[in-house]
Amino acid sequence: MGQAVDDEATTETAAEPGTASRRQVIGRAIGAAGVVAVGGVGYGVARATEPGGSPSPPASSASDIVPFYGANQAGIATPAQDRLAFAAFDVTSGSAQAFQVMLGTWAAAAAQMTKGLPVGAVDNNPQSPPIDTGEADGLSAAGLTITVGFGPSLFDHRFGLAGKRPAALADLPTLPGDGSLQPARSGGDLCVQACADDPTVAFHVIRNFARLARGTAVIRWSQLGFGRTSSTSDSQQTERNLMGFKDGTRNIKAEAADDLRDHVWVGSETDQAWMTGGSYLVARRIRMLIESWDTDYLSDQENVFGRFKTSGAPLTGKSEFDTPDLAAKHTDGTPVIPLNAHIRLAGPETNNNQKILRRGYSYTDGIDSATGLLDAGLFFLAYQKDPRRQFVPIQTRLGHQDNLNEYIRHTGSALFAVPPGVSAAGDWWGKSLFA
Ligand SMILES: C=CC1=C(C)c2cc3[nH]c(cc4nc(cc5[nH]c(cc1n2)c(C)c5CCC(=O)O)C(CCC(=O)O)=C4C)c(C)c3C=C
Ligand SMILES: [Fe+2]
Repeated sequence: MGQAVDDEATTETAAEPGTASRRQVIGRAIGAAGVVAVGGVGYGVARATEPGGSPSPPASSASDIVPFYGANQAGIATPAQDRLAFAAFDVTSGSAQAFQVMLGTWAAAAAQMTKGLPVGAVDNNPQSPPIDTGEADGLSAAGLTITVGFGPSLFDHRFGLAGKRPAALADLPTLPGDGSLQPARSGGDLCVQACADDPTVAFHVIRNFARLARGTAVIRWSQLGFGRTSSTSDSQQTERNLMGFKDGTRNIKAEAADDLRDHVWVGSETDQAWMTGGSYLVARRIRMLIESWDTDYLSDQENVFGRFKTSGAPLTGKSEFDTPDLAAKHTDGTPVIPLNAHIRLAGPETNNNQKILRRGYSYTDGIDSATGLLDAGLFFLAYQKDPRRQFVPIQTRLGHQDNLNEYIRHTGSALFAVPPGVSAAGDWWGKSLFA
């Protein structure tokens, strides 16, 4: 990360004579929070040259930077990066204004970090803590995207948002296979998904957001991920999950504009206009019973998914991208792709043509101290237009019938409404919710 630049604020809320506008109140509070307002109205940050040295040179080139501002949030249709740092937050302050200050501060910080810049000075005052924690100083932006969502619990009485809750943000029902869900790894008022090609750059976001949120919100649970298990662009080769299978072959890809329109981005059909251009994120922490999987015969592993392990081809094909033939039968009349195979049950042919955009990562959190077995698996992330028509029916089918169930346990679950993108400096996620 190199020297910080200033972000210019662009909007101003009209105020009664003699009173501070909401914008001014929020701007001042952001200054007090430690992110220095520049020019009276900005959310930008300035960095003094360190006494005995000079700031680290900018490390980012244009190809490392994914634009933060835009109609949709980055980190959804953006080609999946290699690393994930994810956190769910609970808002602890009862003040709607404090909550907006936090979101405004986060947005200003996000604009900096996604350019490979610190959120504030690392080294300008020996008598106070540095504003940026510093671990990403000198690193490039590494393709960083920061994606923020709102959980169902945010739309209660606290901030007057009950009437703004979209119908699609209904709490997920109890689904088959939910018996191992842990409340401490589930839910949350907010989520932050930070993806980058450098683990330090991704973690830096969660750490600094938690710091900037102090007094307003706290982390409820978090998850680190590695080895993206879903390619989300035709330009990417398909990676493998921890079961050794290529994962993401038939995913929605960034180049498929029709699929994004039909299955991912919320359109004019929404009951809440503030969600137009947004999406819904389902997060599931799915532990794999790896030791048990590793004793399973190859042919059985392939029948679990309905694909060959090495090539990733469907059992009815030769190459990875061959279309599965669900009608194909062996000479004895049994289906080549078993009736309970994962791809048969999860695919659009079985689910009323519904698709989801998967953006999951492998995780490992050491061992389960009760058993000594690895606690590792898939942190499943999926974006969609309406979970009631996409994730819920698909997971209901999988939870009842999937051959994979013998080898997995869902241990965490959360749902978030991911609003459209932040338009420019001075905007933040869901700002119109409070208009
Ligand atoms: C509710 C949705 C899904 C959950 C939960 C889920 C868990 C899960 N999946 C794998 C591995 C693979 N999944 C594959 C395909 C696939 N999975 C889902 C949905 C869920 N998966 C869909 C919609 C699809 C696409 C189906 C199709 O159209 O054919 C594959 C095959 C390769 C691919 O197309 O991506 C693998 C492998 C694991 C390990 C897992 C839980 C741990
Ligand atoms: Fe799957």
